[in-house]
Amino acid sequence: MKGGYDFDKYILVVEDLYKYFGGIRAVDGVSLRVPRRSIIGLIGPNGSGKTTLFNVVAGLYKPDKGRIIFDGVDIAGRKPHEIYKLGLIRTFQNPRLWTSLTVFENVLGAAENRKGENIAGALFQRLWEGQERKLAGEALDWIDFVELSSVDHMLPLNISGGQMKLAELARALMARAKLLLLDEPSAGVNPTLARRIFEGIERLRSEYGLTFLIIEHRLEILFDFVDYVYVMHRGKIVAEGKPEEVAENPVVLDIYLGG
Ligand SMILES: Nc1ncnc2c1ncn2[C@@H]1O[C@H](COP(=O)(O)OP(=O)(O)OP(=O)(O)O)[C@@H](O)[C@H]1O
Repeated sequence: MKGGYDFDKYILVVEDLYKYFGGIRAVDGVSLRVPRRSIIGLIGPNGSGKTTLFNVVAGLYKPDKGRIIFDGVDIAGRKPHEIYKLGLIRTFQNPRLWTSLTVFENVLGAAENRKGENIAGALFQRLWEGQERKLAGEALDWIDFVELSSVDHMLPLNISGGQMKLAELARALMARAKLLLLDEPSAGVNPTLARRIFEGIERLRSEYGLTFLIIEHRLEILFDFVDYVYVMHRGKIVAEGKPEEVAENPVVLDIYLGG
């Protein structure tokens, strides 16, 4: 135990975190804990600070104040690629893929960011040799996991928005994510595919021991899959609990319905 927290139990501990933009208190003293192998929801109305919190945790913004302990390491203020290599990976509302590479190449390329892998330069020339062959097999396995095998040869522009999200997820898996911060995984996706995405998340937790912190506006889907929910409003955590508790919390109902 360090600083009173059990880091065997919690993969992420955020403590008293602040991020202001001039007078806007985007993140205003947030504390939360993410247990290993859990699926945690982060909800709140538009502009409540959820994306900013993700950006600070993933290193895209430096916090003004506060601690962010990932896997026992204080990562507050570290560079995004360092945090990524440690296994804390965020996805975006609009997936960020290399547009000139196929789905397969996008997923394979994520191995380059892994600690200890040295495939730069040789990536595509020596693909079918030794280590590269192993990595290619691994990439195909993750593509199969997210059910994109039929489009693995296609460019991102020629697949659907939902498939792009799945490709981005496969990239994170290829990069050996331990904790995934998912920003609206079901936005713009039909309800059937949205549920399939969440079922995939559930399998990644149960079969691979991964942990998820998920921003999602579609609460009717999110609440079926999460263990625990944090609610943000005006930069602060204003409620937390099991989904059924949060759904009945008067503070939450007031924020969503009463404005
Ligand atoms: N780079 C920035 N510069 C200035 N203000 C910002 C910046 N990023 C976010 N904000 C402001 O911080 C506040 C929180 O925004 P944020 O995007 O984090 O909310 P959110 O909960 O993710 O909203 P949404 O659900 O709509 O994505 C908003 O008032 C927003 O305008």
